Amino acid sequence: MAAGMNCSFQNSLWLLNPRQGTNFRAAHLRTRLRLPQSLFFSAPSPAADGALYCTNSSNGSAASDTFVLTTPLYYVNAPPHMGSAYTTIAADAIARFQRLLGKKVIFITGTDEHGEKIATAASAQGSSPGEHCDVISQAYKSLWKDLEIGYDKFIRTTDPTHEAIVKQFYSRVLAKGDIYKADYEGLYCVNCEEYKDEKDLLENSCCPMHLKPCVRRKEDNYFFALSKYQKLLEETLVQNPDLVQPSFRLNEVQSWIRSGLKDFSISRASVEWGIPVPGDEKQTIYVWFDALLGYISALSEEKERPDLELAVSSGWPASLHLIGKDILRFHAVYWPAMLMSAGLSLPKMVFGHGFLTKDGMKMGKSLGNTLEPNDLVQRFGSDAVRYFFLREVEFGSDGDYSEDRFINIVNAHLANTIGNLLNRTLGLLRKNCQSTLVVDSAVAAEGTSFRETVETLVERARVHYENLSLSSACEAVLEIGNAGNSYVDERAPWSLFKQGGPASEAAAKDLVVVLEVMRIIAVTLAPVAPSLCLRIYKQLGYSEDQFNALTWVDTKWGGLKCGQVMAQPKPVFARIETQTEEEGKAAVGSRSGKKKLKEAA
Ligand SMILES: Nc1ncnc2c1ncn2[C@@H]1O[C@H](COP(=O)(O)OP(=O)(O)OP(=O)(O)O)[C@@H](O)[C@H]1O
Ligand SMILES: [Zn+2]
Repeated sequence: MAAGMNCSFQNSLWLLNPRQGTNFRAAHLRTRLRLPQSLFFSAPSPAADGALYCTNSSNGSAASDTFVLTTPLYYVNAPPHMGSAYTTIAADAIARFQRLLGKKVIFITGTDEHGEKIATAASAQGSSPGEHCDVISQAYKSLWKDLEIGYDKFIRTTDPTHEAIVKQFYSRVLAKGDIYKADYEGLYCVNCEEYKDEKDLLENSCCPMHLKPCVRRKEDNYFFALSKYQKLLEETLVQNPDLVQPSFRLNEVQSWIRSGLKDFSISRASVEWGIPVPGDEKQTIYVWFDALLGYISALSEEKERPDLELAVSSGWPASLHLIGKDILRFHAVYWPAMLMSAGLSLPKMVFGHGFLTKDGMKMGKSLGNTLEPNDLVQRFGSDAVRYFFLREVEFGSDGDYSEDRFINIVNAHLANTIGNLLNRTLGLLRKNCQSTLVVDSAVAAEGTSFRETVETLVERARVHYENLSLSSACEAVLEIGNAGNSYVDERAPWSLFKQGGPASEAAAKDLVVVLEVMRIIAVTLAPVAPSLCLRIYKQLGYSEDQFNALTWVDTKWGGLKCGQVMAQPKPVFARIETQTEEEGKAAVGSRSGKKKLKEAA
């Protein structure tokens, strides 16, 4: 891992429970010396007080070559929108990058299907909650397919395996003495499925996120003793700042914790659509307590009996929970405390990204101000959608969508800088060299500093991917394309070919240099725009199997060899034509019509 990175998945923390009078020195020692965990750890008994809490694979079996990442389990109150797609696209890019690094990746996504809001949404549609969940969770799966999301596990919280694991987890926390029954009265936002503090609400007790009034509720509920974990959580975050990223979100979480943690209610007496509380069938488990456990139950193997320990041993702890900042409190406060209570390892990182906004407000299902991803994919193709959102919105910050900007970025970067460069180079190669490389790419770049320029940019892209700076990673790849364009413009091989003799030989070499650049772009951009990169790779004379077998090692200069035959040049990414351009063409008797983009197959 490169020096200067601001977050690392390899850091680990071994935190000895301070209530037992031990300290944190072991944590530092192990982290700094990278000692094997066996020297420091003995598996905690789940119910024993004073257990050892850690953010590494203690009672999980996630080896360092396994990377487990999750998206939120999306709430099926309505079909997916561009916000849900955004997190999932980012997760997919990270998963693809980790696979390129040679990691065994378990990429988990799914749907959160219990709770009051779902029952209400179903009855509004005139269907049963079960039918409603089937339809909506299928809509997620189908959008993920269109967006080329290569998840490994799709968990639905209505799966019987999940239900069994939630009950086992609940029983563990109960056995630990962390669940008790009490009366509760407070203001509840049904859209957040959360009791709110009055001080956090707007006028008329409106939820600031959903702009709807909260309702006063009084219930006899089961509570989780969150307050008991306040000190331990505070210390854990100090010891392991990677647990919550970006760092400004860590500050936010630390300030919530410092302001005092209250026990929270983990059951609902009034909600039927949920998992019954073990030992009290009149209540159901609070939807958040249930949903978070989906990250563990997703690890269960299909044919195995549902068992918390077995699931945990199949990959827990997660390397990365990718979420929007709206659900940070659940992931960075409630979830770690729940895991501590059950004696399970903490995830290594929770990354809370920003919002896609519309007129400054979070785009969301409850507000209904969403952008339709199916429409974008149909009109512009999955590569354009994936690339635009990852390139345009700095990962961690908010970003507003504009169609003009979308078209400008995608045309400039994918169609011009990358697509045109490939197309015109292949055209020249076809005309002058029968589409065959005349020299190894390693030889072609000898005597220039071009190779180093590209290698520096590749390394920059790698570091940015590792740091989850996805926009900067895209930028580094684009810089490689810019370098290729400058190279070809300076060398002007088309005019060298005209001169013949040694000039023509030099021009043939130049084409190899540029095509090697294209090959490297096809590897480095593959996490973000997989189909486009496959098309580039095929144009370079490789097969789909060869593309699928790529690793980050293939970013090394020198892959293209003398004698390799390129395919017929075909545009890999067609420009999106705007209304104005189309009208212009129509005026001169050419094609007319609406905006159009067809990716060349
Ligand atoms: N506008 C958005 N920008 C970025 N990510 C979003 C956005 N909306 C939803 N998400 C992603 O979906 C997660 C929330 O999932 P959920 O199913 O609750 O969707 P939602 O549209 O936010 O719902 P609601 O509007 O009912 O609160 C967020 O944490 C984030 O990962
Ligand atoms: Zn709300």
